[in-house]
Amino acid sequence: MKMQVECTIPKDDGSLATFVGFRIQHDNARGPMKGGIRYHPEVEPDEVNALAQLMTWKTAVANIPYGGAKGGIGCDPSELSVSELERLTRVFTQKIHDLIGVQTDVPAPDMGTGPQTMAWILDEYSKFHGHSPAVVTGKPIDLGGSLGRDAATGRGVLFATEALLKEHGKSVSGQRFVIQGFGNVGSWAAQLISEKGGIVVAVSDITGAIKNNNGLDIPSLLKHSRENRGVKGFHGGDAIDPMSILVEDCDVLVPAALGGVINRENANDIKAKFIVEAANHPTDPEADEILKKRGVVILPDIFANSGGVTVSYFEWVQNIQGFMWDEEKVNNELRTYMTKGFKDVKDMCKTHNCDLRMGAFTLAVNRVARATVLRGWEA
Ligand SMILES: NC(=O)C1=CN([C@@H]2O[C@H](COP(=O)(O)OP(=O)(O)OC[C@H]3O[C@@H](n4cnc5c(N)ncnc54)[C@H](O)[C@@H]3O)[C@@H](O)[C@H]2O)C=CC1
Ligand SMILES: O=C(O)CCC(=O)C(=O)O
Repeated sequence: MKMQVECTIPKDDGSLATFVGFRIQHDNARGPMKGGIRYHPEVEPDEVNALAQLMTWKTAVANIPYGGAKGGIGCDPSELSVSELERLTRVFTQKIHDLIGVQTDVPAPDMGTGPQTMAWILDEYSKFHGHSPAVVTGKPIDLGGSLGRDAATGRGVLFATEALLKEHGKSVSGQRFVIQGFGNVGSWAAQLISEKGGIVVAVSDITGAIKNNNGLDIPSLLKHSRENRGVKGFHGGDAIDPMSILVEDCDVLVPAALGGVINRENANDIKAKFIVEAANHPTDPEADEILKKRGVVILPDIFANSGGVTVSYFEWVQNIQGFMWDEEKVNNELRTYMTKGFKDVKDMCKTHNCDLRMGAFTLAVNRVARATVLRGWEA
């Protein structure tokens, strides 16, 4: 099911503005559809559709009982006031409320959205269907959100990286990291990686890029970024060209912003030995081939960033149980799921003598296919 809706809202100056929003559902053989809602100027139906498909494979790799969906609104959230964002989110929810639901399709945050967006969706949805905390995940804790969800995608990236490096006889400690994107995923990944002794030598976001060969002081960078709405102007490193961030010298490259950033233009110049795909679809197929030939090991998005949706699942379970887990339990369960996920992907790679991306997709497609056949849906 693909829904495209026009959302017209009054701006703060009294003028009217119309934005186009989407919710695209891909598959529900394994359970309710699940996936984030993105607010970004480049949101368009083909990309949302591709991201919805990725969610189907991601939830299958994570082995959580969901299918895949994705949504978004073509807008620049940095140019809208909080009250304009609230009006836009409420109008969007009014238009899609019959499509989403606790047992049908459960949205969550993605780029440009966060707990406050989920709170508005929950409130608007509940006007039509009664109080329904489990209709969205990534909510504020006071509205039934899970402890640990905010950090979950970044923490999952850490657990995934630890599993990958262990396989290669290494640990996070002492490895040099470059991270593109310093939003929810990138900033949590940077923080947790540096707490484990990883040396984060360069970071970028939409405002700029910053580098320090001795390692950036991540707590200070976080403070600076919060106070200045970006990494630009941070004095604990040198400003570099944001376009060069992906080809900076490092052991592990972590793209944690947009899709398609690793492509044939830069794939030959990438210095990292490992790429951990924290963003969705950061590597295009041509670059994937080039990097494979060059021996660069890529941990694919559908496993590497699955920590977010896994803790979203824990949040949904807690809402349905009406019982709140402590943060230690959430983080321990997440580690268990990520460790098992890595083992399942590696087993598939061994069976089919293939790389990690092919192993992850084979695992996912097999799981979805089995559910489809068992339900009697095969053509
Ligand atoms: N939030 C979540 O739980 C999950 C997010 N993801 C993916 O992770 C990626 C990042 O998402 P979030 O951190 O949630 O978004 P966010 O909106 O919190 O942060 C996005 C970051 O990317 C930066 N950015 C945007 N355009 C950029 C550019 N051209 N160059 C460099 N940096 C740029 C922004 O400045 C910001 O730092 C996306 O691909 C998203 O789909 C994947 C799984 C779960
Ligand atoms: O937490 C979720 O339900 C989905 C997060 C998401 O959109 C993603 O993993 O790309």
